[in-house]
Amino acid sequence: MRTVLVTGSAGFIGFHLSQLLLEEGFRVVGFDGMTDYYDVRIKQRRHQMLLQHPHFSCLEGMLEDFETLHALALAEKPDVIVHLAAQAGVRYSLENPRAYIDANLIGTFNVMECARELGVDHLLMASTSSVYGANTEMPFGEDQKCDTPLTLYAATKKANEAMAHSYAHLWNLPTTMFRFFTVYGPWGRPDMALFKFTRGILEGTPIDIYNDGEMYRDFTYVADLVRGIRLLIDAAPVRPDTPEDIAEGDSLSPVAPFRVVNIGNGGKVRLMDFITAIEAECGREAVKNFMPMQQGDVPATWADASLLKSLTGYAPQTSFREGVARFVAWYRDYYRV
Ligand SMILES: O=C(O)[C@H]1O[C@H](OP(=O)(O)OP(=O)(O)OC[C@H]2O[C@@H](n3ccc(=O)[nH]c3=O)[C@H](O)[C@@H]2O)[C@H](O)[C@@H](O)[C@@H]1O
Repeated sequence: MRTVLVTGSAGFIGFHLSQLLLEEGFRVVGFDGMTDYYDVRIKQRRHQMLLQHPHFSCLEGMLEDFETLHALALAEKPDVIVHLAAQAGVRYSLENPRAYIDANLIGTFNVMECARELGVDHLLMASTSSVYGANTEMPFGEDQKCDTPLTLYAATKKANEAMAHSYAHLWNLPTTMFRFFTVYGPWGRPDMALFKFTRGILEGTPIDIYNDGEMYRDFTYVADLVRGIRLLIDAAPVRPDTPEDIAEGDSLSPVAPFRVVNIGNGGKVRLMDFITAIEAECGREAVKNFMPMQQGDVPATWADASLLKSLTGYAPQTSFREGVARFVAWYRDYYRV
């Protein structure tokens, strides 16, 4: 039985990924800091659900605490590490930048050190569509220059990509970095738009709509996303012998077993259409508070998801209306409203 260490296992994506891996016969070792960036109870509930599975175990700890993480890694000897724990959130990085340095830079370095020492088969780590920053050419392809991050959050994730490339090169550590595009779905993050909008609409309180709603996102349904991650586990990059070995459209490094892969739905949705879908599911109209563009926010994201397709044969397929319906059903059930 193969063992996967999932950091951020009590987080939104880590929880869904752990569930899928357990269903597919992996042993999963979770690691999570249970930080109070958002309601910790939802994180505890996610871990409780995972703990019902006999092949799941977990440890609470901060990524910055190398000794704890290292001891767990040495004891469990994972074959694969999927590093999802992070300080996430675009706008919060203006309020509390240090949290991003601690978790995303120091924390990711600690994970890389464990992966190097264990010589894992594959290290997979989360990056973000935010690294495309001020780029305007759409859809965003992995080969685009990403030198214009608009927030420290995006900058730490871009730094993670560079750090990981160096380790992949130096230690021949097969590494895949995913760039996620606004992931949403049941058990989602309370700081994100879908959660905030659903709560506001059901409670009848105003929802803040940034840039007067002139926003576009490549909303990606969480079950599709974790399916993509699952398939990428088996697609570990191999250092090419010559640059000619790199297939057209592949982001594989010429000097390391390293690539970045967008995981997005491959389309852009108007924020106002997304809100209309939530209103339809809730059966109520939102009280809308139109606001200006927020500092550090980007007006649009849209993934070129063709590399994911060519590496795995898989393309995300859930429409935003379907995904929103599943989220609202979960929300009503979870909060009994
Ligand atoms: O995919 C990504 O790169 C990023 O996706 C999300 O960031 P964001 O796209 O801002 O996701 P939401 O907070 O769900 O916002 C979606 C859209 O709704 C807007 N929004 C959000 C919140 C709100 O109260 N009002 C509002 O209009 C945002 O400006 C954005 O256009 C996550 O928060 C990041 O952690 C992740 O890295």
